[in-house]
Amino acid sequence: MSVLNDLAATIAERAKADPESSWTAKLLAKGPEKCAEKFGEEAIEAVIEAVKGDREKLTYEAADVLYHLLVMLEARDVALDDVLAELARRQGLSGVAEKAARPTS
Ligand SMILES: N=c1c2ncn([C@@H]3O[C@H](COP(=O)(O)OP(=O)(O)OP(=O)(O)O)[C@@H](O)[C@H]3O)c2ncn1[C@@H]1O[C@H](COP(=O)(O)O)[C@@H](O)[C@H]1O
Repeated sequence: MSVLNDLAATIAERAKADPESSWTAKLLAKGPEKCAEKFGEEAIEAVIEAVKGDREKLTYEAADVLYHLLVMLEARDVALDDVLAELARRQGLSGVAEKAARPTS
């Protein structure tokens, strides 16, 4: 299992835990909108470090982004394995074919 799979499993466990017992449980208890907002904040922090070019801080912020992405997916009951399967599917496609296969909104 990868670090990401392990982390997703821990986050899924925290979804059933007492909100007072962990940061993840507390964030999930606030609902999917709050989880999405937090992910957006962390993504912006990573963007800022990418623009500045600070590799050490970008690495730290990227870890925050991945953690908060997994929390947001958990909040909307989307499995990491489904996201990874979508990425794997795209490996066999050109960029143009991938764009054509996107779900319509
Ligand atoms: N990877 C992480 C991780 N990355 C970031 N964070 C937390 O995310 C929070 C985000 O930081 P902020 O400064 O934005 O948060 P804040 O200012 O405290 O919050 P706000 O009130 O401003 O929203 C911090 O409290 C971090 O501790 C994480 N918390 C947990 N994990 C992983 O999740 C596992 C379970 O953690 P618990 O839920 O704490 O048991 C841990 O073992 C880790 O592997």
